Amino acid sequence: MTESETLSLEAPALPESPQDSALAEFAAAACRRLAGGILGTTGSGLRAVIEAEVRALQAALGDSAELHGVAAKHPPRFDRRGRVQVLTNPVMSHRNPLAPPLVHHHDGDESEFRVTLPLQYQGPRNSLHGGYVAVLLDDVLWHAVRQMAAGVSFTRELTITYERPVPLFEELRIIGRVTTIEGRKTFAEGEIIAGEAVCARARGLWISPKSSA
Ligand SMILES: CCCCCCCCCC(=O)SCCNC(=O)CCNC(=O)[C@H](O)C(C)(C)COP(=O)(O)OP(=O)(O)OC[C@H]1O[C@@H](n2cnc3c(N)ncnc32)[C@H](O)[C@@H]1OP(=O)(O)O
Repeated sequence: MTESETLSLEAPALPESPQDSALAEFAAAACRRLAGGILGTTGSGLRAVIEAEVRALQAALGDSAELHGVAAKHPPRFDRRGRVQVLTNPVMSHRNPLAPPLVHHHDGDESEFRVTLPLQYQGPRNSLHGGYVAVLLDDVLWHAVRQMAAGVSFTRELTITYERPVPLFEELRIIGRVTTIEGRKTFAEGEIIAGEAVCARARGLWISPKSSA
């Protein structure tokens, strides 16, 4: 995958400094903490969470020294016309508060995310929402496909089997691998593992449009 394939094409045309990029990721991290705190605290605890994040953001805005030495993990790229392009992906982007902080790596034909998910991803009590189970598996399988197949492919079919609840608050391994490539079609499968337990499985088909194959 090249980063430009996951960049927004609608990004703002204004220039952006490395400090702006670091500030954006700092603000995204504050938004994530706020989301968890707003859901997980009440009363004076809630007020304390909000106050702490507002103070941190004000400090970072007022004095870039607060961010001194902090490099953005996903700084924007610039297209040939000099326009800023921002990585927007709601699973991978450090700048998107919807995306949880995860570690991603490829090994051979496998792609893997490691992540611990907080309260804002909850469906059943203490468990991951089933729709987000599918989101994570879709994305990790897409990355496996991107490594192995020519061109950029899009999810055509995705089947999820929910074997047991996916826990929040503990590290998950989310794994995708390619099983078969037939021309423009790539079949892949994967799973979400907590501890030693497979909680959900996925299999699906990714197709590269004729123009990109
Ligand atoms: C820049 C990208 C950044 C991505 C970031 C990560 C994203 C994570 C992954 C995603 O979520 S992608 C977003 C969700 N997916 C989409 O929005 C895709 C919407 N669907 C499409 O755009 C088109 O359906 C698609 C490009 C996938 C395929 O269109 P085509 O017109 O090229 O497919 P076509 O109908 O010609 O089928 C191609 C071949 O597959 C076969 N086929 C289709 N469905 C099948 C099926 N279910 N099983 C087996 N074969 C199948 C079909 O018969 C045909 O076989 P032949 O080549 O032999 O004629």
